[in-house]
Amino acid sequence: MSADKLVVRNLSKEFRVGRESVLAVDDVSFSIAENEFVSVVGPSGCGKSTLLTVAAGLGDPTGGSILVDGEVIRGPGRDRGVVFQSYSLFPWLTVRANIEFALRGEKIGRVERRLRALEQLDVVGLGNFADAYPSQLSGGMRQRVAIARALSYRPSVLLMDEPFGALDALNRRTMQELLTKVWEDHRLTVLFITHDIDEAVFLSDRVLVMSARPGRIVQDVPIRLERPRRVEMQTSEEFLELKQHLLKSVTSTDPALAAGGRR
Ligand SMILES: Nc1ncnc2c1ncn2[C@@H]1O[C@H](COP(=O)(O)OP(=O)(O)OP(=O)(O)O)[C@@H](O)[C@H]1O
Repeated sequence: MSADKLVVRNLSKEFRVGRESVLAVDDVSFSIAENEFVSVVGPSGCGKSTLLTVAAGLGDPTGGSILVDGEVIRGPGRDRGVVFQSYSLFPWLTVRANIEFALRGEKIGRVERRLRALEQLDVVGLGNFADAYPSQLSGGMRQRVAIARALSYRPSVLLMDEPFGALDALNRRTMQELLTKVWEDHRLTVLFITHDIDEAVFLSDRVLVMSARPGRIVQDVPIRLERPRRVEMQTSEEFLELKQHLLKSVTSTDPALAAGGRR
């Protein structure tokens, strides 16, 4: 078993809203081994994004800590690439320039920045779109650029928060296939947040289930489907069993869903 790359240790996060306080994440602990792909699923509002935001260094924990390579994180850093649901590309820059811009803090020259941008665009299948502007691309293509940008500074951990949440079903499936291929080729350590249980099973080595708020980890389910993963696997008995198990687990943790109510 390889070493732990990312360790979440007794993490809690409380928000103050006026006089009220909202406990979003409550004493969450887990580890992700190097090169492991771990997804977190759970009912809406259970604290998944909060967890990722703290891991990205964009919010301080109220209690506990997150470590990458044994170092407590204290803010955003280039050891972590982050991809959110919204692509956040600069519309006035070309695809290549968007990535080069992200690399401006690296101690590398212009030529190296350009080469890295082109290399990562190739990885996500957009080698021919380097000079296009974001407005000329589909949602799926923009999200590919966001992934290429996150990979361009060679982070040791990739943090993804519902990255395909805004895409239609077809684009979403294409992106899942692309991501699994990129992961299988490059073996990254990934923390992936999603609502979509099929997506979590298809992509992951492990799926963590969070309870309804305050979010706690209630299950840690290994996904032992063979790799490389193929779309056809989604109809296999093993896949469907895992999906059923996770669905049940998420539903039972959410009082509104368990009661058959709509949110
Ligand atoms: N900045 C904030 N200020 C106050 N409350 C917040 C803030 N961010 C999140 N919350 C609250 O913390 C809880 C967890 O939110 P979070 O966005 O992490 O959940 P989530 O599981 O990602 O939800 P979803 O699946 O719907 O995206 C929610 O009750 C939310 O309203």
